Amino acid sequence: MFQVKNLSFSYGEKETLRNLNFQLEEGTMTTIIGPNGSGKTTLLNVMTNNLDNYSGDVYLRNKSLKDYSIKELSQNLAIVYQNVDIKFPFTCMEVVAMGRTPFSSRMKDLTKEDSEIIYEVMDMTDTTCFMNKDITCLSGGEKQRIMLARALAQTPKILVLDEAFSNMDIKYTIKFLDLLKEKVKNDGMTVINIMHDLNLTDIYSDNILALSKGNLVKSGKTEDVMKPQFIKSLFGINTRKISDRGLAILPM
Ligand SMILES: Nc1ncnc2c1ncn2[C@@H]1O[C@H](COP(=O)(O)OP(=O)(O)OP(=O)(O)O)[C@@H](O)[C@H]1O
Repeated sequence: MFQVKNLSFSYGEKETLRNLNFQLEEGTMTTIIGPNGSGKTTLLNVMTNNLDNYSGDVYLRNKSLKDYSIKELSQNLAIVYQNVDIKFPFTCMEVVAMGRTPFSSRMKDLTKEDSEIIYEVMDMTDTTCFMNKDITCLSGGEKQRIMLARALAQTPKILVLDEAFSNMDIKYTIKFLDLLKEKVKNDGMTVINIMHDLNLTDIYSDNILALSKGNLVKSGKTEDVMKPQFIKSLFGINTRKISDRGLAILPM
């Protein structure tokens, strides 16, 4: 689905991504891990066409990302960021309805199908209760639920999450990781996720991309990457496998 070849990117003088090569298969959940400042968000910004002055090639379904129009890309791919930057007092339903924009023509009302999708994703994300509320009045975790609902309203084939659960409580984090896992398995959705929680990463990811100082230091199946020795080399922390399901992070 995604093919990244010899990708390098610099902010001015500073090289932030260095000769990255990898590919991602359709219908998988991949988590990008790495210390602060290692280049995770920069990589997602390249893969979503938010940064285009890179060297190397990024292909989505064998077509260069640079050849996608904004509309075509947003019909395929939805993004949820950590920070919700909406200052205008839209109602939550209006925000979720924005997810249907790539499929409508300008000035056209929502179709019956659009409305059905909006109600469905608001139900899925437990946000129906906020429908008529001003989004600027919601808490951080509640806003993130609305943004996830908006992304799901886009019915994306690819969902990109940049610490999208960072303000959510553990109940919602697990609820949504389970929901995404189901969508990957049943609908063939491709999920690309940045998450700092290594326990959840270990449990929910099919594949891992591990970045350090702009280099892709390891990539592959979760069980091959998430080994205590490698985690020690990446973060300098001790971990222990406690069972088939998950790593335990132990303070030194
Ligand atoms: N707009 C920018 N201009 C200049 N440098 C930037 C810019 N954005 C990020 N950087 C730098 O690029 C490097 C990688 O940043 P990036 O946000 O990709 O890291 P990250 O792995 O996502 O970090 P974190 O885990 O802290 O979110 C950092 O050193 C950062 O200071």
